[in-house]
Amino acid sequence: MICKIASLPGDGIGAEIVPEAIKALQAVGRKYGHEFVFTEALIGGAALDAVGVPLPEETLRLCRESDAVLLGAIGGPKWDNLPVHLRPEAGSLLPLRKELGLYANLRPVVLYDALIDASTLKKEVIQGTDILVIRELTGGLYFGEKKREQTPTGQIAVDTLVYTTEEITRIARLAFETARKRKKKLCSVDKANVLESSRLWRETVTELAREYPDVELTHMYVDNCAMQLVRWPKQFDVIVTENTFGDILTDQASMISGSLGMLASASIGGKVALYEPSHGSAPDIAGQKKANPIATILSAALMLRYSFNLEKEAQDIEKAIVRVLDKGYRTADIMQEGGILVNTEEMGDRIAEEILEAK
Ligand SMILES: NC(=O)c1ccc[n+]([C@@H]2O[C@H](COP(=O)([O-])OP(=O)(O)OC[C@H]3O[C@@H](n4cnc5c(N)ncnc54)[C@H](O)[C@@H]3O)[C@@H](O)[C@H]2O)c1
Ligand SMILES: CC(C)[C@H](C(=O)O)[C@@H](O)C(=O)O
Ligand SMILES: [Mg+2]
Repeated sequence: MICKIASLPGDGIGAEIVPEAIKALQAVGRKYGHEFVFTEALIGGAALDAVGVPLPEETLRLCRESDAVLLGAIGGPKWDNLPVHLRPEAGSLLPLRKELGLYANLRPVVLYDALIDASTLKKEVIQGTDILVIRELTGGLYFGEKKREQTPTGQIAVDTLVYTTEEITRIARLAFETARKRKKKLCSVDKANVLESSRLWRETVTELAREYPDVELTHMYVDNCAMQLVRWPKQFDVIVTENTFGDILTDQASMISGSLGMLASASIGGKVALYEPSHGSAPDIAGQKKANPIATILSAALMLRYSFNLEKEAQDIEKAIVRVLDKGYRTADIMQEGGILVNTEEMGDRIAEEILEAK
């Protein structure tokens, strides 16, 4: 099988973690005879510095013409004060998701047994956690009308939270279908006690539930969900929520898995899907080889599963990660007593070796 992959390292630790995911994919390729062809392109601050725009036309074309996209991270303090259309976040990542039609962002929150003591949370609370958060990705506050105006007393800034019935139905259907293949439990998270968009969200999800009588649907307000995630995460199977809530809840939930550096993501819904860790460019550790590449390597496994239908190969990567963690190898963010501290590259090497060695 020949797979064309656009590789977009981006900014900060992006350039350190993407090569490690490529290593894992190459190991899978060698083992099973697949040919993964990587073409690198510029995005984010790196693109802005090199060619003056955060999302070059050439990058977008490459993504559209590829079978899948592997992204590191974008952004950093260097570009924070630029006009919004030039900033890496609003100027590259959001338009890329929108252009590719990636309305669903899947973020698995899984605790590996080996990391139970690496987490700052209580063992008995987090043990066995396996949640899939499905975040709506191309609507809500991120894409609604924005405005800034001068008034006699200061400025006024406006963000608009918009959702249509179609957008909600589309993401909710995916969530019901996904829940059906798991434990058949779906929790829809909103703020329907305050927000009109959330009232439409709740009504629409409730209406759609009639088509899925085998899936147990619950609704939860987002503030309660934030609390329940750390109180008793095992109550959740699939969570579906809007864009901003999903962004915040998943960074929080990542701590159940030990670190933000463990949280993978797949953005799907269009012809070409995008795979990226849930974290950012981590300017505080960039260039120090401290970044945990596992979130990105797990995202590569999701690519094999969702874009190439290579389930066995995806599981090979996931099992290799389990074995490396079981052997005690740790990057600094998941370090614990008795662990063997490794840098980004060494972690990637250990995982690639395990992929090749395992039967
Ligand atoms: N998808 C993306 O590209 C993406 C996602 C989130 C944030 N960002 C951008 O990244 C920049 C930095 O944002 P931030 O600092 O708020 O969030 P961040 O996710 O970059 O970092 C938050 C904290 O987590 C740590 N961390 C993150 N990834 C890690 C990893 N793989 N290994 C070990 N530690 C890790 C960082 O060191 C930091 O202490 C901002 O410009 C932001 O907009 C980009
Ligand atoms: C960088 C930012 C625009 C992005 C988001 O909010 O979607 C990030 O936080 C993420 O979680 O992928
Ligand atoms: Mg985020």
